[in-house]
Amino acid sequence: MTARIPPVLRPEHPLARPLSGLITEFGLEYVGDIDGVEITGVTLRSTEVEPGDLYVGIRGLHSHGAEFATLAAESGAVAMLTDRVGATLGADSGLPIVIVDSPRAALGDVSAWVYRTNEHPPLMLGVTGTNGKTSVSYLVEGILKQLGLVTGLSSTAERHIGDLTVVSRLTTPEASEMHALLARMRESEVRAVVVEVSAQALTSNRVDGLLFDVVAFTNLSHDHLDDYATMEHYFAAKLAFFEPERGKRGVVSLDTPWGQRVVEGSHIPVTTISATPGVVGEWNVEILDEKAAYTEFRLTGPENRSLVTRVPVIGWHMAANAGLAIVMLVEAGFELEAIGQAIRGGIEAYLPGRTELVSGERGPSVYVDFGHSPDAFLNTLAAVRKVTPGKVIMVFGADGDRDATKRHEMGRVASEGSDILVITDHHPRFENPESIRATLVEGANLAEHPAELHVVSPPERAIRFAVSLAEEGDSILWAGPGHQDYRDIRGERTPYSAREQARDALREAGWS
Ligand SMILES: CC(=O)N[C@H]1[C@@H](OP(=O)(O)OP(=O)(O)OC[C@H]2O[C@@H](n3ccc(=O)[nH]c3=O)[C@H](O)[C@@H]2O)O[C@H](CO)[C@@H](O)[C@@H]1O[C@H](C)C(=O)N[C@@H](C)C(=O)N[C@H](CCC(=O)O)C(=O)O
Ligand SMILES: Nc1ncnc2c1ncn2[C@@H]1O[C@H](COP(=O)(O)OP(=O)(O)OP(=O)(O)O)[C@@H](O)[C@H]1O
Repeated sequence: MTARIPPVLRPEHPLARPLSGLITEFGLEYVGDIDGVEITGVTLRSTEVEPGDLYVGIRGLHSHGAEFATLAAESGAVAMLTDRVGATLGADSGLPIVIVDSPRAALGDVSAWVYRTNEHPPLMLGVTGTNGKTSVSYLVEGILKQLGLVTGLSSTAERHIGDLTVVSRLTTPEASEMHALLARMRESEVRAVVVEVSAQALTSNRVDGLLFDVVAFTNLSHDHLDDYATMEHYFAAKLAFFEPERGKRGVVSLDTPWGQRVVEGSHIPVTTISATPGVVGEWNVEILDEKAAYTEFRLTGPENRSLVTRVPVIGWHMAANAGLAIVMLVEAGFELEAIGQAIRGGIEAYLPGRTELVSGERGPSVYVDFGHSPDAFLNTLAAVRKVTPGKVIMVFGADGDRDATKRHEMGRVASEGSDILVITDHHPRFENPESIRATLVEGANLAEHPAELHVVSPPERAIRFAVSLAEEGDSILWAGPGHQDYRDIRGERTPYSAREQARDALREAGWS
């Protein structure tokens, strides 16, 4: 069985706009008959064309979208926007063709025009960084709800429109899908939208046509070096968020040294926040209490204004994320006192698969986490250790066909921070799972104080093995799968839930 590809949310009552208006607005070149052509949507996937769509033919890594122009026309596309090569490729489709130098670069502005998303936009808040984007986004959404607003969210895990939830495909959707989502949010009277913005999104124009009221940077650490040649290139991709055409003001965490580099390179006004002892920001987070059910902290800002609240997840890094979320809202114009009042009993947010406790009251604590970088492991292991009286057991595997250079360090950090380490598989994709495991073992062997090491495959056996070693008072951290509902094995998305596997393993071991 193959897992279903999640749908793209579009407006339910799209308004038609004349193609001639688009051409005049942007001064575009075209061939074919545009008389009377009306557009109601935009897509760059021929398989998802809806009648009335402007089909955008983009040159990709594998194909040129314009090759599918005839297919798009058969599905109801009324015109194509593409480059010169695409115009030749799609000439036989019968569609009028609008020609631009870079369809990807035009996609955001064109989609904003078609969906009218630049007219009276909601409050827009965006988060970038290596780790913590999803967590900060959910926390901002949670606080906004506690302040009484109707909210929208676009994250790696889910897209939310008020109470409507759909599973996400990419972390940040392509620009056409982003603007369609915003148009649908407007129909539901969403007042504030939080968007998780990946480096890839900034590099490939996915947030074009949007102007964020507040943009935020969480941290930067080793990841995605398959997409970016060096950490400097990866950093440059993130820094591009701090430009006046992307955001009005920024909030920067100083918890990694890259934060100071963002402050220095930013072309918009920024404020800073730190949760790291010894590093002082304009805003500072001080941990007051760490329990299995929550982390309590004080946030102090300029003129010693402060608030105390709780975030319902373990770890200093989650308090850092929550502090960042609050400061984003202060920068967006909310009074700190009003926020403090709304969250005085704690921030109400459910973070799917982010150090999520899936065990019950009896037996070992089992956390399922989405961490897949050395820095994420370091922080989650420290958080689990703080609330574990007994042994810390870690289960993890690494992504196939994704940045292989981080695998040794993942193995080393995992072995250093746990008492028992069970190396297993994650998404092998087209790689040999055995050789991924072997690299992780090499990394684990580099630890100065190595954990007891086991290699168990597949992951459903690994979690059962980990549970068999665990007793009351121990914790198991299963890092990698988080909220995901599939495993990618040779390109096939097989339905798979780590959270369910972990619960089943506990039940089978008698820990109901
Ligand atoms: C490297 C990358 O970003 N690739 C994206 C890119 O794919 P591509 O260049 O290979 O496209 P292609 O297959 O050559 O097709 C070219 C065009 O023809 C279209 N086409 C193609 C075939 C067809 O039958 N019909 C059709 O219309 C495609 O929709 C596309 O518009 O354009 C596709 C269409 O939008 C994206 O789905 C695809 O994202 C892939 C799936 C991906 O994995 N991206 C990752 C790297 C990514 O973006 N990740 C980030 C960060 C995650 C994190 O933080 O961990 C994210 O934001 O998700
Ligand atoms: N502020 C932080 N600093 C370091 N690690 C963090 C932080 N926040 C979360 N993490 C770790 O990173 C993992 C991923 O968190 P989250 O999903 O919020 O980040 P993300 O940036 O959205 O990740 P991705 O880019 O993979 O979608 C968490 O499960 C946790 O292990």
